Amino acid sequence: MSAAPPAPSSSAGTASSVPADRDGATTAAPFGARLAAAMDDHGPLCAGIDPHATLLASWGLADTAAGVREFSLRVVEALAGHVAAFKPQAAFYERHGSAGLAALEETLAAARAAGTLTIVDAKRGDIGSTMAAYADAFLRDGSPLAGDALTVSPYLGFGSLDPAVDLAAATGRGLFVLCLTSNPQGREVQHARTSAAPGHGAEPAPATTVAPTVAAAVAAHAAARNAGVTPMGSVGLVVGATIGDAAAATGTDLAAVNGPLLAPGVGAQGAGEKELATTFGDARHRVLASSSRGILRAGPAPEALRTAARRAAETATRALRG
Ligand SMILES: O=c1ccn([C@@H]2O[C@H](COP(=O)(O)O)[C@@H](O)[C@H]2O)c(=O)[nH]1
Repeated sequence: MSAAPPAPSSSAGTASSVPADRDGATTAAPFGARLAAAMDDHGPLCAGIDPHATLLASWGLADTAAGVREFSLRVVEALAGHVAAFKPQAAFYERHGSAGLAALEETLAAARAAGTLTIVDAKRGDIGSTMAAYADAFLRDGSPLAGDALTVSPYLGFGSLDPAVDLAAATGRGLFVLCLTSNPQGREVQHARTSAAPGHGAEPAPATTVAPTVAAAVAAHAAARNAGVTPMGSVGLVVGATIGDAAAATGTDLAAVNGPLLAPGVGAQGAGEKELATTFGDARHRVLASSSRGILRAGPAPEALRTAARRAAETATRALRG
């Protein structure tokens, strides 16, 4: 396994990490501020690192941990400094066992060394005591699997994520909580109504009140965590670029979240400029569009990867920053 890095990446932007404190723990500027700076510097695009077996083959690499490692390091080398963040998808590393996890660690270390933020897309979620262990793995200073942010699942109850929310805040890292995912199957859960009263209380709704949807409740919890933070908080949401009018349909107030919105679905899943421009309304300035296969299929030539990323970033900028 690669050597454990001490602290989150500093983006090439203005908000950056600061030196170790007296206890040897390293403190960093909050993730929300670091991501805002990176988006200002490089545009609102995240490049996904998804070493699919088919992509490995088309890049002339073996479907092994060594192939995954080589693929990932080439992506980091080609695109570091050209995108706001990388999002390695943990599943493609986990399928190769411990050697695959070592490749993920090396990928995170390489991105950190290059000064580009990382979002580990592992979608973790469990009861609080186990969530604390996931938080320790992905959000603790010195953990080799720690990036700058982690995707998490709120479907065991938002409060079950507290250990991750707390450790992320303490270490200057961020979270992206699943809210309205890019796949059509997500609706059956995310558009359903909760048993809680509107807002983020846990009390049962009075019989006369329409309870919020699951998506709206998740967004309200995130908004409560981000309240008053500038330029934005560090508890973000995953909101697919493919969801159409689902935010309005579910009563999900994305503009009130005051945190970053990670928007997968750009490129291979069909979302483009029009979808990005129409889906996020007043929240669009906080959207980080994410594309994996749409960029990676252009490889392996570094210049071709950069061209694909630049085009995707220009599209996202026109849609979200216009
Ligand atoms: O709602 C979601 C949440 C996560 N993802 C992940 O993003 C990438 C998308 O890859 P593409 O190749 O750009 O389609 C992948 O890692 C998913 O697991 C998502 O698509 N939707």
